[in-house]
Amino acid sequence: MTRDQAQARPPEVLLDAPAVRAIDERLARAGLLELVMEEAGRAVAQAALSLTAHGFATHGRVLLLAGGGANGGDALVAARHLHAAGLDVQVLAQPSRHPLTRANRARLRAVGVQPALLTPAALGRALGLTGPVPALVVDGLLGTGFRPPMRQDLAHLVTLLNAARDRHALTVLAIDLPSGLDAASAALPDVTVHADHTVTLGGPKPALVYGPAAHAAGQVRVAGLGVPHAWVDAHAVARRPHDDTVAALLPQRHADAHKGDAGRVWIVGGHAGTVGAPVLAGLGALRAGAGLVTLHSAESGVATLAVTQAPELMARTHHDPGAALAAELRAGRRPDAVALGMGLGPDAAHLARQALTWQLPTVLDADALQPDLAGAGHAQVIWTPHPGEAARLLGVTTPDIVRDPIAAARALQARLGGVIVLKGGPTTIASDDGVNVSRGGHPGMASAGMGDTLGGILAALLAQRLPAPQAALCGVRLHARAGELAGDRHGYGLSASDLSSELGHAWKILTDAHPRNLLR
Ligand SMILES: NC(=O)C1=CN([C@@H]2O[C@H](COP(=O)(O)OP(=O)(O)OC[C@H]3O[C@@H](n4cnc5c(N)ncnc54)[C@H](O)[C@@H]3O)[C@@H](O)[C@H]2O)[C@H](O)CC1
Repeated sequence: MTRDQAQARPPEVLLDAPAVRAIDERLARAGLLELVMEEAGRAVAQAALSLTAHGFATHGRVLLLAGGGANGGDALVAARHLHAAGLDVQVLAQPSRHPLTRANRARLRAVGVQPALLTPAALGRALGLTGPVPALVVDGLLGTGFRPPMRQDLAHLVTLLNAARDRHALTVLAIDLPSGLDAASAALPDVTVHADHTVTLGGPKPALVYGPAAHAAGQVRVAGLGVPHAWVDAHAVARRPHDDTVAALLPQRHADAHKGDAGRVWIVGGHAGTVGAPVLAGLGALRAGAGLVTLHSAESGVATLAVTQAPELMARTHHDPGAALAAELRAGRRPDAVALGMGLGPDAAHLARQALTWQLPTVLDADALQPDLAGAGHAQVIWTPHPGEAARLLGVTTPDIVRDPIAAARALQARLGGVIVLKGGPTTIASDDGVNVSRGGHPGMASAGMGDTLGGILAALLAQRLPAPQAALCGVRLHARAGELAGDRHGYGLSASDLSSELGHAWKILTDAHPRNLLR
């Protein structure tokens, strides 16, 4: 690890149910589990208080729903803190055999709050069917211990809650994750609590960052719980690096920089009808700092378009791109990185196989992403599938990929090696270093050409000597940050060109906000 990396904050981690169980066991062995539940309940109470302070729930009763497990225990602790803060709390609880949950029920009684049994009738009354509605409902029914499908009695309660939320515009705050979500899955089950806010404990669950499950969570805040980072990190299913980590990895350039040192990129792509793809990749590469970008294509329309769109791009048309590029290499004209596949069409598989023998840092995209390339890659290859391409590579369906992008990215990495950039909102990056999930982005980025631009950015960073895992982290975050800036400027619908033109600004914002060594 470099000094710059050492200065960065530890990344946020993503936790699934087995991870939470393993951490709990470690906490229990250390005699800390009870303290951590107290911390969790306090964090939930804090969030509830801040909601009331911000006017979401300005007055009235806070209704807390406690299930039988530790999630319910968190709700009971929260109820005690809210009662201590002077709020009017009402608690409906399921019976529990969990020792800490039972202990916290007793503590709640000891301070004068008597939980009532959670039944459909009690819930209906508490939700305002026959009286005033609560100002805030806290969902502590099910957390990471939930095993789908949901039992019928509980499903009935969740349906009642959702209906009341819709009818009375109730504010719902979920503990750890909305009840009914499977922590590891991006799927949104039919019966799930729909929350406006979620306080997630120890680290976000995959269900809270990937859609459509994440749509049920509302605004998510993370409560750290004071568990040692190393304990949490050891069990994490993925990391979500902060921007200071990314900024510390970005290449730096000195004032005497020369275009020949700034990275030479070849973009190999384009076919009749898709001549724009390599041009967009070229623009991305230029804006991400590549010194010299050359487009290579069998389709002459690529060069024509490049001249009008960006005269800074060099473009060459080859009758046989494979033979022409091999001749370039034999003549000693080696690029620092290659991006191949953007709009390339049927030649892509054969050219990709050839490019992999060059042992150059390489980005493979679109038509170049073929299952029979498994085993032909190397450590400096970045594969950039979207879910449909990932499904083709793994021989599964697109919904299989979308349901669990972390597992999909891992499986792709095991099969193909190098680095996988599984595109989406968010993008999932898998390498030998583990899995990272990107931050940020903008819904307007769901438009044609965004992936081509990303391919160009990644190639530019590889050409500037970033190892593939770091190039992937930086490139994906730069792309997302530029998308955010383009969203600020253009609003809803974004084009890849809008995004490219924000890349320099995105880079500057990331590095200005996180200066890494002022003495350098
Ligand atoms: N390290 C941490 O992050 C901590 C998290 N905490 C909280 O603990 C829960 C997980 O607690 P656990 O007891 O394992 O499970 P749950 O409370 O989520 O659920 C158990 C509860 O649910 C019932 N149940 C399970 N499946 C179903 C089903 N299909 N239908 C109906 N009911 C079901 C089961 O019978 C139990 O009663 C985590 O989310 C955090 O909130 C700790 O507080 C501190 C450390």
